[in-house]
Amino acid sequence: MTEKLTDRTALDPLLANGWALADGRDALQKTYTFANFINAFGWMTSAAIVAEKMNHHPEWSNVYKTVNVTLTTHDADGITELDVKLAQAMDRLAG
Ligand SMILES: C[C@H](O)[C@H](O)[C@H]1CNC2=NC(N)=NC(=O)C2=N1
Repeated sequence: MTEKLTDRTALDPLLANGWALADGRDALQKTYTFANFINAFGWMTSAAIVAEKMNHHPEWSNVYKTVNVTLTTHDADGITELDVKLAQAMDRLAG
């Protein structure tokens, strides 16, 4: 089973790129804003394919052109390398 991240410096590049630590739980959060709804949903579709391939799924909500994302590993009850990897992939897809 993937273990909770011990070397938290691995989060630094993400924290410098719009991610933040959630309040009250060990999770990463980011709000993405796209040009319009279709771009937001298209990004969600691409990210969903990556998540499914990783078998690691986001907690996310979409309102019009905004997507709020929370990443944590439920099996580990905290942030693991899977969350870092998915966050990096999401940022790559967002351009
Ligand atoms: C059975 C299935 O493999 C597990 O529930 C996977 C699915 N996707 C997951 N996604 C996330 N974010 N955390 C998990 O612990 C997790 N576990």
